[in-house]
Amino acid sequence: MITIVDYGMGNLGAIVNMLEFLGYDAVMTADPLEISKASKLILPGVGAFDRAMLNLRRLGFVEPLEHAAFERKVPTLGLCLGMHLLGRGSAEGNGEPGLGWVAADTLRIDWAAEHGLKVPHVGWNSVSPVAGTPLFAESAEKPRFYFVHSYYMQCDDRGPVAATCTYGREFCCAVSQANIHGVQFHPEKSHKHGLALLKTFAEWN
Ligand SMILES: NC(=O)CC[C@H](N)C(=O)O
Repeated sequence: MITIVDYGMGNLGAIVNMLEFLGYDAVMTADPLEISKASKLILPGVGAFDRAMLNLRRLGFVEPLEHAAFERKVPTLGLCLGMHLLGRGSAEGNGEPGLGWVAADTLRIDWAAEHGLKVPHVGWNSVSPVAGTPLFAESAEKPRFYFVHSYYMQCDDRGPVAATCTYGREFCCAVSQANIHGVQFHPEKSHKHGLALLKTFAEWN
């Protein structure tokens, strides 16, 4: 069973539909006990960083998430804003701390204009997985995913970086750190490559 954390922000229905299309059981929950007992967790996210973190804290989800992720070492996948929440904090917010699980800060895309590009980065783009990262199934072609974001996760070092994307310049678009993973793009909007990534995650033991 894959447990999708419902803190009021994210494409939860689309994620459940995609997982069920793949033949996996998925449940949305706003129950802290269900979160702490989960066997796999997805932290979705659409919207603003501070609101998301304030919701997680107000709902009492932080401790159950940490119990599942660090005591029970449950495979955990943050999606877009959900990945940002894994870091220390975000320039998008007013200083609300993130979960602090990954040594990274979320910064605004500030280089687009010099490349004649707009922010947010919206649309399909190819992704370059780091060799050996478990998130992406081996594939001859570069996987392509759908992005909608104005901020990106800047890791302190390349250790957690699991994939990069180029939008005027290269940026981190996925992180992997033990059982903790995050992707900047939206698998639930990314058709066959999104299906492949969620299948890889769902198959993890
Ligand atoms: N799709 C989103 O919610 C984007 C996450 C974050 N607000 C960003 O702009 O990067």
